[in-house]
Amino acid sequence: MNGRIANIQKPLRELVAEHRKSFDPHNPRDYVDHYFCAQESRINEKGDVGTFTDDQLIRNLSDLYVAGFETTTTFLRWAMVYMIFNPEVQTKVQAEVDWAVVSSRWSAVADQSKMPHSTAVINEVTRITYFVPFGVPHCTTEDVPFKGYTIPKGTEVWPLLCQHFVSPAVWGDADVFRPERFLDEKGQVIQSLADEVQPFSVGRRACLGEPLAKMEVFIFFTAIMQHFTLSSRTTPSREPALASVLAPKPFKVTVTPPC
Ligand code: HEM
Repeated sequence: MNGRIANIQKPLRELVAEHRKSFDPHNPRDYVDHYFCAQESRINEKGDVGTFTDDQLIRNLSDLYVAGFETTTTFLRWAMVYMIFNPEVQTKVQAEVDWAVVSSRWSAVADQSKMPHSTAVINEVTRITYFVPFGVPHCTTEDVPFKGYTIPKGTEVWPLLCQHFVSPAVWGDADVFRPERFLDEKGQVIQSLADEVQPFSVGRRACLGEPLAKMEVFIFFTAIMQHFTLSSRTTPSREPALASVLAPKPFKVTVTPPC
């Protein structure tokens, strides 16, 4: 584990060193530069960096990288698996992308309002795979009354996000991959139902990267559909491999230009 963390941190340390060389406090370019600015303010006010150390910066960057990379790439791998299993859904997404996006450019977030079917597919892949099943554990800071019980102060609490995603009471045929469940009779997304899919959790500590993640999965998924048709000579497994997230087991995919 320590070796893997060191592997992630090595390029981040190089990136921070590069930033340090070209840092201009009047023109911060990104998160790293803003962190340097915070370090400088703290030194000016209190004479030291306090908790704004370079090591802390590397840890913050690793957190963003791990939390942001593993999750979004896992979504994309599941989306590929479900497109392989559901070629008719894939064809519909491709038709919608072709219609909504001028072929010479990549799809953009602004296109999403014209692409309800693709949005429904993204919602359904997220729902049925519930690849972040438990969220992140939290700890009660005081006794919490809950439905007639008391959760004592200091209890570790794991939110079971996936429970809602597969509840027949909410979805009916919850085990079935059916993106149309998110569309009304005019083919528009039923927002109240889409809002039931909250893979980012809720509350003050909900996922920091939610807006970015939503943009990423939409842009990458629709760009893949715009440029490729996915199939496989073998049958991918729908059973997840248990890791930090529920990821698909390795599978083979044949990638061809769309007809
Ligand atoms: C589809 C993609 C993603 C999913 C499903 C997801 C899901 C989650 C969940 C369930 C949590 C726990 C929330 C809680 O504790 O209540 C979380 C936390 C977090 N996520 Fe994401 N995430 C995704 C993408 C990202 C991205 C792209 C970033 C940043 C680049 C990111 C950064 C974080 C951070 C920093 C936290 C901790 C927030 C805190 O404790 O205050 N995530 N995410």
